[in-house]
Amino acid sequence: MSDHRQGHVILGVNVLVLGYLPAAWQSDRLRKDSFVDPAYWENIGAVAERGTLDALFLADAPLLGDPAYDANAGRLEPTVNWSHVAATTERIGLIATASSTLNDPFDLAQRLLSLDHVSGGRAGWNIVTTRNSPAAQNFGLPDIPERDDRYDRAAEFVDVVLGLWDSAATRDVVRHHGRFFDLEGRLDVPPSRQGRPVLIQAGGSAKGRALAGRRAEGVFAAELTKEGAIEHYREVKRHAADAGRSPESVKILPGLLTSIGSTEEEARRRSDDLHDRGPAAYSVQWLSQAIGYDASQLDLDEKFPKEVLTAAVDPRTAAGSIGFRQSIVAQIRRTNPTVREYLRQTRYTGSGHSGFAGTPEQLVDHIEDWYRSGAVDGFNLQPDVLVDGLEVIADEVVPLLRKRGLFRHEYATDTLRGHFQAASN
Ligand SMILES: Cc1cc2nc3c(=O)[nH]c(=O)nc-3n(C[C@H](O)[C@H](O)[C@H](O)COP(=O)(O)O)c2cc1C
Repeated sequence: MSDHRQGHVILGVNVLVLGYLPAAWQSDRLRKDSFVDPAYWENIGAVAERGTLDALFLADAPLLGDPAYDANAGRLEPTVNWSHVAATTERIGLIATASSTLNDPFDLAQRLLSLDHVSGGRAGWNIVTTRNSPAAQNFGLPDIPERDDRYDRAAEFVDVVLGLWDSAATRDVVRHHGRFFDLEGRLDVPPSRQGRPVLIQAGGSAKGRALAGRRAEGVFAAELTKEGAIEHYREVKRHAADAGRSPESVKILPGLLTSIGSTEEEARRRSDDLHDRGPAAYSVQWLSQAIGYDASQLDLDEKFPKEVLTAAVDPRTAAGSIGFRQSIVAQIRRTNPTVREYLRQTRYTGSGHSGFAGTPEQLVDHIEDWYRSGAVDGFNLQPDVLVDGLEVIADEVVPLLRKRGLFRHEYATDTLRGHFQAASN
């Protein structure tokens, strides 16, 4: 893709509660209950809106996270959390993650369309199938179902939810007798200002990408390298075209961990300080759960063993996320580091999600490069510490993007779907 891309990038923020890095809670601007404090969330909404950002994302894997690799073990349920922020904001999109494996389609259709009403048409649903066994056990399942079954269920789940949302307008009875769901009924919530919530998909395996192309309007991707991002971008857009949709109707938004400073050295110091104040084994534990292999057994001063990188991944049974694993293995193959070097470099380049440590100007260069290369339609930014990292994005990064004609100066739309459609074409 070239410099001739019109329009502007899409900027979401994956809030991850207090920040992407585990030591975020130690910020002197936070209290120990900030993550459940409505005033904290009101401030996040206000800062995001000040920066005319597109949307706030909130992850959710319905379980108490493992602090060994989950930077935010506890959180509020996303639709409830966003209902409060909807009342104190006017334009920012509010995207709630909800699992198609651990929910019921009627309940979720009702809850998400209700959020769309109370937010005035700014709701989105980040569709995940959930990979965590403990989350499954919270719902009485012995284990998380195999990936293929999860995605078959997700595909049917999304179709039932869309059918229920359509029934809100047509008043027709939804009659669905499928492999996973059997129902006859109509939704009790009318269409919202934007009709229905925006659909986002997260999960980078082949089935995840196919679901995204068929139904999603946004993809929360995990891509460490620009080459991997371009390939993901093209594959999802191809699936959209195969489904008779415009490739422009689905926007690809990889996550990007951001540590920003007034100089690159200051940014790296900030990142090092946060990593050093986090759990010592965090990077190894995160890597292990992302690639489905216990990296703590590896010799830190040796290269990654071939069998770790070439292990055949059976999409039906592979633990973790194939999307994250592919992205990490591609990065390791590209730089061929020792385990220690990989863990060190990923402080600044990200592990699973790509990362950035530098100045606002350098971040805008990075955003423009990936955007103009046809690797992204925007990013889901993930500040290392949200409460101050988001302010730098709103007050220093956004003005630079505007100067380059890469971002809106003010909101021209007031629904989430409107924001997405007003962006790049
Ligand atoms: C960028 C990204 C974000 C994700 N966020 C969540 C989440 O918030 N909650 C969750 O249960 N799963 C989340 N997942 C994992 C999904 O549940 C995914 O369906 C599952 O891990 C299978 O992923 P795969 O298609 O990459 O193999 C995420 C995955 C990716 C790639």
